[in-house]
Amino acid sequence: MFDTPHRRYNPLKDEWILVSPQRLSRPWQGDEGETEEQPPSYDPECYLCPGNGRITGEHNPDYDGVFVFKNDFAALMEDVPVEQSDDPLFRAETTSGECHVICFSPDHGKSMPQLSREQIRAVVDTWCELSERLGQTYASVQIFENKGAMMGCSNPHPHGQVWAASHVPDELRRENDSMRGHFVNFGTPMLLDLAKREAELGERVVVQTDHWLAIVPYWAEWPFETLLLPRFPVQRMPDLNAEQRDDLAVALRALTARYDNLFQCSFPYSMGWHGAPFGEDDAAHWQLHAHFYPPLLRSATIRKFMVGYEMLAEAQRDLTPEKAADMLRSMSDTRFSEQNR
Ligand SMILES: O=C1CCN([C@@H]2O[C@H](COP(=O)(O)O)[C@@H](O)[C@H]2O)C(=O)N1
Repeated sequence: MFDTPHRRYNPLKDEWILVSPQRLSRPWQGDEGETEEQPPSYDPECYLCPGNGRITGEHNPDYDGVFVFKNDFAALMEDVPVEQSDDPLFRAETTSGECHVICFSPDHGKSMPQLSREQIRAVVDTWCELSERLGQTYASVQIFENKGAMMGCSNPHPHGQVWAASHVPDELRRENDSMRGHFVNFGTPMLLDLAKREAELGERVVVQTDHWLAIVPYWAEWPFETLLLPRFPVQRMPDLNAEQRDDLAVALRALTARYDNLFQCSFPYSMGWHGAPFGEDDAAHWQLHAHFYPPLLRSATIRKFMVGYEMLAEAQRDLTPEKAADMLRSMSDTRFSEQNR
């Protein structure tokens, strides 16, 4: 079949999956075992550190802020022939896109809660700039971060990624449809209503700032899953103004610090932003938001697995979202390693 990035359709679950057959050769620097608590601020073997060579032989500049480079093993490619198969059982279509890696700072050992608010603001600005630029060409711009070896992170140097694609991926499509349905029924954006109600209730709030609210959602699946919501109407990342971006840096630092303080470890997660697809004008039903999906359950080493009943029936949890929010809320919003400094 296709040997370039393409999508395959699963008629049983009404879901698509992206297949990137050419990605099998990417290097693996993820640490399988326990990572030491504080990695060094520079690692001569790291493919992401300033001045170091990457696997392709290309050298990183001696950067001192956020550094973005095009993924050498991209899961999506720009010039892909338009092809599709309409076989009712073996549907497929090609898709094009771009993948970039975002190194948060030159420091190999400092994750988000250890960065200054100014450094986190620089990451937020990079997210906004990349969204704006890639959104002029692609329908979806997925900003995300895989943190920790437990989340398959192949390199411990704190970094995120952005994968822009000509299609609207399944998760975005589902949320788009749900939010549009809510807007048709109630005339308001679902997640703006949610932010108002949750701020009034308080029981699932983890972090609250002037413009942002982090909650453990009522319907959370992962034990300490959180949803980061704007408390104002906004559809896409580039729409954020300077004050909202500064406040977002405050909220991100507080949320990730509480996560690390929970089990006194660098708390693994996959996080990412969802914004209105680009090229669509009617986005009034949309609210930009971020999902944090952390796997840990009871300690720095005990994780939840979505297996068995979760795979065959539906997600199941023992710890209630309200209890999880209460545990996170009772943590300091300054990381344990930054206290008493
Ligand atoms: O020299 C390199 C090393 C890693 N990478 C890329 O960096 C990315 C690291 O992100 P993850 O740790 O989330 O896998 C990964 O997608 C990998 O393809 C390069 O592009 N060049």
